[in-house]
Amino acid sequence: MDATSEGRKPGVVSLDPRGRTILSSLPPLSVYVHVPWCVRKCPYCDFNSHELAGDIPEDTYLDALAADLEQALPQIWGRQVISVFIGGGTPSLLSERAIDRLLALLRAYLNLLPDAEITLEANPGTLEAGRYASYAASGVNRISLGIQSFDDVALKALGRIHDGRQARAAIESAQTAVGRVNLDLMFALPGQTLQGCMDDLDQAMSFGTDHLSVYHLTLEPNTVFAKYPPQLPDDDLSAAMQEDIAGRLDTGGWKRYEISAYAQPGQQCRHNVNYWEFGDYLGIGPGAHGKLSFHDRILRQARLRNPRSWMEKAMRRDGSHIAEQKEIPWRELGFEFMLNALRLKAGVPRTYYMERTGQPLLAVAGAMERATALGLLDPDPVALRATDFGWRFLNDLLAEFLP
Ligand SMILES: C[S@@+](CC[C@H](N)C(=O)[O-])C[C@H]1O[C@@H](n2cnc3c(N)ncnc32)[C@H](O)[C@@H]1O
Ligand SMILES: C[S@@+](CC[C@H](N)C(=O)[O-])C[C@H]1O[C@@H](n2cnc3c(N)ncnc32)[C@H](O)[C@@H]1O
Ligand code: SF4
Repeated sequence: MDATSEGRKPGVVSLDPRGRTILSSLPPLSVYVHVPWCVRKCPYCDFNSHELAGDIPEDTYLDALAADLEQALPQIWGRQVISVFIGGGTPSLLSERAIDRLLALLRAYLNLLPDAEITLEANPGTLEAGRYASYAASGVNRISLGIQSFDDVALKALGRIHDGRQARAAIESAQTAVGRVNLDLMFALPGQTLQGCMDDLDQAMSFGTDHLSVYHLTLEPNTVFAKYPPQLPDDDLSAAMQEDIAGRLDTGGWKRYEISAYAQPGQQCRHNVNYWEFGDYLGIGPGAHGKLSFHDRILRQARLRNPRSWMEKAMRRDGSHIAEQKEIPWRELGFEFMLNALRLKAGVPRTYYMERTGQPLLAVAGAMERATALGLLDPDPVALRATDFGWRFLNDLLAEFLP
């Protein structure tokens, strides 16, 4: 059975002898690979990224990824993989040879769909044009570029290593070499005006890429920006930016399908959509997290965050590179499902709830009734979807589903 048909198969839920429900089919599976190094740590970033001291130990790293993947295989035996996302950190710091070895490894071990989406994240200023063609030859068919802004002053304030000219050059070479390109932008930047924000967006749109991710810059705990906050646009200005961004992108043909994601028709990121549809994903590499379903339970996993410790432990092949693995408690499944699914503008088919949590929708009937009465949840009998109002006040909507 292929993963796509697995995902669509109507879920029959039955009670097991211990009185718990079981999943009759497993959802589509994606694979995430983490590359934890960056040239310089950005002051706003709380992802698992570490400034490089010297060269990347590529061969050791690839050996450790292979060991991590090999140990995870029994958990995904026989399943097809619909997408791979190589994220970071800065994966484009890896040489062409290392990416080629990584993709060969993934193909050798995994049952990859022939048209699997394979995304690689790249930072402008970390590679010359030639590398994109080589990544594409190795099998990468989508590039996600961390542009953030085209404005040199804003880029400096964000501590980025690239300037606007390098951002434009990177987009052009990525587009020449690889079919699908996403640009990551951020708004509500230090000192940014509404005009500056829209100028950035216009430049981003002018390349005609099929996907744009536009994130509201947030002050994350334990970052330099949290400790020394820069002067940021106030809430009213940020809200005006968000509204104008969505409006202008819609006019240009990029439909907003998730809080921060905009795509041309049919160009949604399959990998991220699978996360939001409560699909499964295996995460390998330091700090990578995963969600894996079995017929009688759903697990969350997290790998050790420190790259050296993760490498060392993965090579021991005794499971000690896994920092945490736990079953999602039955009473939290409803909230976890909604936390993901309601981010999607179109929501998800109501049948997914039973198929992917193993619980009848009746288990959250009370919360759904309250949310519908408040005008936050759409009463659509086919889709589970927030109303426009509920989408704007997503936290209020989700609060109804808290265990
Ligand atoms: C983890 S980064 C990896 C991509 C790549 N290293 C880069 O920075 O260009 C993925 C994206 O998350 C977004 N991001 C990171 N920190 C953020 C923050 N504090 N607020 C909003 N977006 C953030 C940025 O747009 C970034 O491109
Ligand atoms: C913020 S998103 C940006 C995606 C991009 N906008 C796109 O459409 O392709 C990607 C980042 O999320 C993080 N990430 C995604 N999946 C992950 C996982 N399973 N484990 C750990 N980090 C993950 C990584 O830091 C990665 O750089
Ligand atoms: S380059 Fe990307 S991953 Fe690295 S520190 Fe900056 S935002 Fe974080």
